[in-house]
Amino acid sequence: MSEALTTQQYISQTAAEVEAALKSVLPANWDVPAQLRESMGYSVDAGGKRLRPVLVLAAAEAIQRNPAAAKAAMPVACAIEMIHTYSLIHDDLPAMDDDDYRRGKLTNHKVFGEAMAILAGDALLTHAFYSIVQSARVNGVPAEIALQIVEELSVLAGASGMVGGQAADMLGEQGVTSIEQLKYIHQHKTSDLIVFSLRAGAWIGGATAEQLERVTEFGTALGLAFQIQDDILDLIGDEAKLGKKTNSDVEQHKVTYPFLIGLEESQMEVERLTDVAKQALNQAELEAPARLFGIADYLMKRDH
Ligand SMILES: CC(C)=CCC/C(C)=C/COP(=O)(O)OP(=O)(O)O
Ligand SMILES: C=C(C)CCOP(=O)(O)OP(=O)(O)O
Repeated sequence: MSEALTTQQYISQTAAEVEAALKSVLPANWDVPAQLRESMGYSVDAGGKRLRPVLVLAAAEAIQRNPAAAKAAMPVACAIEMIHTYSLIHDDLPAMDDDDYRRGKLTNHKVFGEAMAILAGDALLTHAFYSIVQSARVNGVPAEIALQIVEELSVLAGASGMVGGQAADMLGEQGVTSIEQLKYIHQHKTSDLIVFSLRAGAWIGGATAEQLERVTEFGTALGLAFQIQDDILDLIGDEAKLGKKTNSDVEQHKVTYPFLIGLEESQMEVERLTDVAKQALNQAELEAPARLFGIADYLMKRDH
């Protein structure tokens, strides 16, 4: 991909490639109950920044040890977008955040009902693992690496990863949460999928153990900054740009970084964590890290 593209152009172009790939991963004529297929497609096709799949592909390209890495990584990029989309569908349910809008559209359960929204999430989660297997069967990812990626996704998206973070978030709504507890929630509910995306891309790209370590540190700090920025945007963001309602954290009595340390301190924390992330990325000594540095800066300044 041309280096002349700005970060924003790179993200839009890569997101469009991911969207095209998702169309074949989730075929329109799939022989499954029509309502279920429609409900899955409704949320997957609704857009979003496609940050996680873009990170898979950018990390795969940054290593520069496997020229076919980005193509080989596409099914994994689709998998993480399916996992992320399932998590948003379930997060919006009345039993969780009870939100009406997501990605600029009515939430899944508002259109298809709660039962179909739960099942669409379940099906996307399950299909993500199928897609990773296809990266080995069809796209040439070595089986040992696909196995490693399945293992990491099981951990980082599961009880000790994203689901655990979401559970702690739900429980935290009921009591005062310290900054340490909040960090735990953010790291698991948000950073873990970001860490997964970067590590999966790096594995396929042929990263060394040392590079994988540093990339993990990059993702951990970047993910925490990303979630704090999400909390900031919930307070001061524009609903039209965000495609979801603002002030929902306050309405749900959620303990957030702005709630605990104030808005300005939170903004400074996003900048500090972005610096920490970039230092780790520097230490990774990747062959072509420019895209990842660009994405880190872009995310720090994002307004949606
Ligand atoms: C297992 C599940 C359901 C995981 C959900 C994980 C997650 C990151 C939800 C969105 O967080 P948020 O509520 O802070 O973000 P938003 O403002 O987009 O709703
Ligand atoms: C982890 C968080 C903050 C939930 C929203 O994630 P994104 O902001 O990446 O949502 P989309 O762009 O994919 O809709």
